[in-house]
Amino acid sequence: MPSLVQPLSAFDSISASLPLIQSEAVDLNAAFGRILRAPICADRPVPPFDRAMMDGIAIDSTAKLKQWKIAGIQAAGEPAAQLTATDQCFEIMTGAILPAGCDCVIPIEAIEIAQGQAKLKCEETYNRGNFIHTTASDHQPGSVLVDSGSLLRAPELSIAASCGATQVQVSLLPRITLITSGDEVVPPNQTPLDYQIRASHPTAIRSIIISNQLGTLNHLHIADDEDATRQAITQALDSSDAVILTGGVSKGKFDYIAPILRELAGAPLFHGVSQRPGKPLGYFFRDIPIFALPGNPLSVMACMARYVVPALRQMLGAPSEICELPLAAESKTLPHLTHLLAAKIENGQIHPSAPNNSGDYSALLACQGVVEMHPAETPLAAGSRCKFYPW
Ligand SMILES: Nc1nc2c(c(=O)[nH]1)N[C@H]1C(S)=C(S)[C@@H](COP(=O)(O)OP(=O)(O)OC[C@H]3O[C@@H](n4cnc5c(N)ncnc54)[C@H](O)[C@@H]3O)O[C@H]1N2
Ligand code: MOO
Repeated sequence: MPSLVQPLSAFDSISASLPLIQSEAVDLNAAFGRILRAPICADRPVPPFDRAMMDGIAIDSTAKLKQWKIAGIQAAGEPAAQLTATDQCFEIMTGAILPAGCDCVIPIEAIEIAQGQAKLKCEETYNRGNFIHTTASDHQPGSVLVDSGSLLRAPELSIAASCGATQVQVSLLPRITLITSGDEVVPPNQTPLDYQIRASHPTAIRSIIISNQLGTLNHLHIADDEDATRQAITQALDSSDAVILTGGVSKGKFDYIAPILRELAGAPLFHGVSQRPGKPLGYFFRDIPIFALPGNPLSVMACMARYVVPALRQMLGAPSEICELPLAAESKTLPHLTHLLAAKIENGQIHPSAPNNSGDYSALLACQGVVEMHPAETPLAAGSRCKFYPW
């Protein structure tokens, strides 16, 4: 393994190599959680007509009257009526278009209606424009309402629906191939022998990918075997938009992954990062990004949060979710390595969860990502601001 690179320059190398994934049109109802790639623009003025904001009466305010004869009803969903005399009014419903000749809505609570007349209660006043949501007062036609790069959730999708955007252009979901490795690893539904363990990485990685809608995941497990490794990687490179491998990247005699990646994809952009956990992390690129994660469970989670999730977000054109928050309590640092600790966010503060070692996955419980602490000789004081990378 060549000399270690700093986490920041490791991510910079990844970032500089990444292609932007193509986009596709999808139905509005299938677009939740996807990343918008063409802006959604107002197809009409917003609001499209002078809209009554209250149930009440619509009047012409210029005559300054206190009583009006009810000329009819202006219901929502009906074309605009026409006021023909200033001493007349229309009963109007919220959402209705303002009748022509009217310039003010008085809410029902401010009037008394009897014998075909609406009368202003004595303490009430009104002004021109009251309770009218004026045409185009929010947006002109053609203005961008939802920017490209937005994550589509309820607010964005409801705006799209209101603009008649029944199809939206979104980033394709990258086809991600996960290759896990190790002769000691058996599927969770199998009873392990004394020297075996159950696989946890596929479940962890699938959860991260699916919960963030970062792609579709195809998983295969390979034995510590050179030919099987070569075959699996060759196949993955031909059929994926990104490849994630776990295990087999340190210095063991059966750690075939890095040499075979080198053979198939050329020299890594880096192999070895000045961090714990996740020191043996490797990154290769052959048309698509290839992440070789160290096999320890905490390394997998830390590298997913710190590198893979931000990289996949970048490929999707999605907004970053990395944030900077204060530490809730004093926290241990490492003198020479960046410390990536699983952590929870509570009340806007980072609560790191210190593991016994990078195989101690119980330390991950309820954590939402990792906090990055730069190398230091002394602990970081409570309140120190650190970057938090969610998974
Ligand atoms: N001589 C050295 N040895 C090691 C070094 C080193 O620098 N010099 N680095 C250590 C560090 S740090 C790490 S991290 C590990 C990473 O090694 P590998 O990427 O080769 O990972 P493996 O040895 O294959 O596995 C590590 C650990 O994780 C378990 N594992 C693997 N796959 C799964 C899975 N799918 N689900 C759950 N657990 C899994 C595996 O059984 C091992 O216990 O290397 C150190 N060694
Ligand atoms: O860096 Mo390893 O990832 O300590 O466990």
